[in-house]
Amino acid sequence: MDLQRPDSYQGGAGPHFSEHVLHKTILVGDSGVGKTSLLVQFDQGKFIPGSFSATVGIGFTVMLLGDSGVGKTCFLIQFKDGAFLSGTFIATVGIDFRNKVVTVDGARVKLQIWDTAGQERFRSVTHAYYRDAQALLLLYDITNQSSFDNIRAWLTEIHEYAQRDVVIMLLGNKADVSSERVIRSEDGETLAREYGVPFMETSAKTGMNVELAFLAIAKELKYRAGKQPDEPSFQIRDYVESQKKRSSCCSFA
Ligand SMILES: Nc1nc2c(ncn2[C@@H]2O[C@H](COP(=O)(O)OP(=O)(O)OP(=O)(O)O)[C@@H](O)[C@H]2O)c(=O)[nH]1
Repeated sequence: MDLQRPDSYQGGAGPHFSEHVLHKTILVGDSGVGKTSLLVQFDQGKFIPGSFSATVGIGFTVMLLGDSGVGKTCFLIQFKDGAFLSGTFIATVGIDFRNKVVTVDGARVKLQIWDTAGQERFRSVTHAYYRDAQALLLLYDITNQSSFDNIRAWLTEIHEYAQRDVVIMLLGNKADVSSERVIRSEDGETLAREYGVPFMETSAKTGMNVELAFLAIAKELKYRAGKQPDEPSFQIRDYVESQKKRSSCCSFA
């Protein structure tokens, strides 16, 4: 069943957050026995009457990575709720989860999206999750040079901890802030080409290319999961190139 509410997990606060407290529990049983209601009762301490929609069969895990402050949480909220979180920046603690169902070529696909803390002190926590992710969205901030310079280090970590065939996409976020841009779009493109990954500039504020990033990932994962012999091959980089919107000097005030 699909909960409309996020099933979130915030690790214990502060630098003493320990890997030892991470547990996974899987609820199994026939459809309708009450798995989702049990989870809601545990999470929120109440029973919500009415029916949740049946959980979709096909699901993938997508992880958001990148330096602290590049906009990972805002990117996820924009995708999930269509809203932008402005104002005071509150750094993510540990890891947080959200679910969203998207429709890909007529099929419902559930994405479980893990928003990770970019701060160095949570690195050992997030490492524990890499191997379960099927796709990674790696973000930098086009107004922040070091967030771009650190992308190579992030890719090294990914190489070390993630599945070998994980789908990776590089995203240059905050494309709406053209006056403070320090990373040219071409630099992002060149880096992405070097690593053979698709690339887009995005804005969690305006929503530019946010949905496209997740949809492209969902399409690629669905294609890999259920490739039919007569199905035309899907190339995520070509798809992204054909669909992406480019930021221009004057489109975002
Ligand atoms: N203008 C603009 N600001 C953004 C955008 N995305 C995020 N921000 C701002 O950047 C700051 C950091 O955003 P977050 O989403 O919290 O960053 P994060 O990557 O999740 O940070 P950590 O949780 O520490 O890893 C916030 O003040 C946001 O309002 C964007 O696309 N455009």
